[in-house]
Amino acid sequence: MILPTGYALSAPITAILLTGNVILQSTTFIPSTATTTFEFGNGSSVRVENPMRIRGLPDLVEPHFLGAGSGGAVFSYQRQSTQKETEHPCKDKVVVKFSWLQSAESVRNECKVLNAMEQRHISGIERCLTQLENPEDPRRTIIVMEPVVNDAISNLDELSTEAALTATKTLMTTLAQMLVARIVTADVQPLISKSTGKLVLIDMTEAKILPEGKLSDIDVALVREFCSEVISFIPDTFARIASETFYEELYRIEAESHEFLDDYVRTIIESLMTIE
Ligand SMILES: Nc1ncnc2c1ncn2[C@@H]1O[C@H](COP(=O)(O)OP(=O)(O)OP(=O)(O)O)[C@@H](O)[C@H]1O
Repeated sequence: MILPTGYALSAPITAILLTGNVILQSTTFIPSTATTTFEFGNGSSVRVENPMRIRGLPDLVEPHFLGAGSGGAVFSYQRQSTQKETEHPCKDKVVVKFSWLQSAESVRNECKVLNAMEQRHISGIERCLTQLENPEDPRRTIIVMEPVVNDAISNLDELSTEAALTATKTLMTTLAQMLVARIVTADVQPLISKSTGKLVLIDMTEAKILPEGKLSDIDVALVREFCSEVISFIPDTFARIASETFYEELYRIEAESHEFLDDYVRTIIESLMTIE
């Protein structure tokens, strides 16, 4: 077991135990006004400051460990200067992803793609507020995003019918918007609030903005993988509503922006969304 170091002695011990990148056990208490170093099973460490000061943002306080993967370690922080909204406490929170050394480029890519998606007004995704060098090692990066999804699950089958419907519609709307914007990812990870069905697609580390013009065979394969992954999250009972939502959004975008779905992509999506 690897324990974080750098605690005030009186602070309760927080332990994070990782085997490879799989979290086996974690607690998230981090003392106030302290720097806590988390050591991970892949040999990387992350220094978590409380408060964390980033130019252009209010002080970030109350870090909580959310999870870790191949991209890095992810924490939520509270924005200090805003008043806490008790009804929507997540609105005041941000997500801070500390990359590993070997994943720095993909985490920079995540912020770049999220910025491009924000410019295209794509919904159902995170917003990247800033990207900075990690003071521990400037070759590593830190990105700050929002929103934090509370009581999150990744499977629509675990939701109430109403919440699953909301999540389905968001997912298909986002799919249409991303495809027209020629942005795809092979690693689709929805986080869905169990209570509301509010869905956010996280982890754009592997996302790609496809070049204009004819798609290469590799990109066609990537589009196919992206579309099938998204559709695999939809419960069978929602297949029709999913298809209707997708085409409604597609026609809306095409009518308003005069940007059109690539013909290959159209064929792929049609073949995947055929409803008997
Ligand atoms: N916005 C968020 N709200 C709540 N939890 C989040 C959020 N973003 C990430 N997490 C948690 O942190 C974990 C790691 O995040 P993410 O998948 O983005 O990291 P990664 O290292 O790039 O992962 P991967 O190995 O899949 O590439 C997620 O599985 C999730 O549990």
